[in-house]
Amino acid sequence: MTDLRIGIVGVGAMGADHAERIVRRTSGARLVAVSDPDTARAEELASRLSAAPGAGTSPSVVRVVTDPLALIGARDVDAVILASPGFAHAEQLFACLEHGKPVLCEKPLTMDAASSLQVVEAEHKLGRQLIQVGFMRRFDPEYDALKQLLDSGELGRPLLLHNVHRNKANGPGFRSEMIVRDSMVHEVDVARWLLDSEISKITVHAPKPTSSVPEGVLDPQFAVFEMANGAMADVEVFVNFQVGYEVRCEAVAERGSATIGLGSGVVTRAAGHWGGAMPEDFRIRFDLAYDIEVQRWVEAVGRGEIDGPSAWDGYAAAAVCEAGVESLSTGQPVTVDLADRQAVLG
Ligand SMILES: NC(=O)C1=CN([C@@H]2O[C@H](COP(=O)(O)OP(=O)(O)OC[C@H]3O[C@@H](n4cnc5c(N)ncnc54)[C@H](O)[C@@H]3O)[C@@H](O)[C@H]2O)C=CC1
Ligand SMILES: O=C1[C@@H](O)[C@H](O)[C@@H](O)[C@H](O)[C@H]1O
Repeated sequence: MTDLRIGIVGVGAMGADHAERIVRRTSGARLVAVSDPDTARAEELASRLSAAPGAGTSPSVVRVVTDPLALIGARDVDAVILASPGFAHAEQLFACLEHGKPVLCEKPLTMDAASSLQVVEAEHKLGRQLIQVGFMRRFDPEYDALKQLLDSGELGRPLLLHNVHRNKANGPGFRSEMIVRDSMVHEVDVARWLLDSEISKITVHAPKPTSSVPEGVLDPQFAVFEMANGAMADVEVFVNFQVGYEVRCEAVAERGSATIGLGSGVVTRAAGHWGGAMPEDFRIRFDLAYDIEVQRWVEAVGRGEIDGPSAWDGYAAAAVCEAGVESLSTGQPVTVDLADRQAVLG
């Protein structure tokens, strides 16, 4: 079997992480090209990984392509990973669709619901699913086990979901609405997926902010999602927690509850303390989830399919986040304006 030849657009934190993953830990795939306006960064990564022993059947020889659209259109690129900033996704996704290239697009799909819906419609017109969105939590073994437990019916009907999402720190440029669109968007997807329902209404509250953020930034935030099927979810998102990376989820159902993310891996007792380590960031906490996500995507592309969150999931999340940003400014519940799925996708 020949390797899937992958090009990565944007090689900052996530793109570089995915590049390492493709080269070192993904079977049936080979990294052939990277593109980033920071050409020095792209050159350094390409030369480092071209020399690396790989997991594919042939070694990666990685070239730098200056124009991301040229990378997407290149004949020797079979599939694309988009790890550019969200504002660049729409144009790059349309290019992938135009060239018929399967694409794993990091969240968010695009920055607003209207352009996300245009992406969904353009893909639908093609008649095949080429876009998978990088909501990697669906591939995390703990989240996956929780999903299977809820779907089994053992606990009865899920009623509530309590979520905690904390980052150690984010730069001063990380504004209040980005906490909704970039961070809370993960819980938006988790709630839709675990509770098997669209979110019909969202309220985002903000307590008096932590003193770790610049004036005007609302961190932490606390949101309530009302699901179309009557269930509810809440989420605390706190992106300047200072301590470490922490993601937890508790599902409450009619006959029991289940919690994931307690971080009870290795517990040590030393120097007068007991406990475990807190990951610094998502790349450590969700390392295995990203590995599984990318490996399964590569295999699905080989079958001409996707195997994970679709463009519709990306659009639905964008529509919820848009309502969430509006709610953040008023503190009032906002009804999510979601297109009729049947009317869009038939
Ligand atoms: N699934 C997850 O847990 C995570 C997903 N992300 C997502 O990954 C994407 C990238 O985020 P990070 O790597 O954290 O950002 P970053 O800022 O570390 O890297 C972005 C890279 O894209 C490059 N870039 C800027 N404009 C570009 C353009 N028009 N075309 C191509 N490249 C361009 C920058 O030079 C930079 O190297 C975002 O969509 C973000 O939301 C980020 C962190 C975690
Ligand atoms: O997607 C991610 C980042 O973009 C976001 O900024 C973080 O808050 C999330 O924890 C991480 O998973």
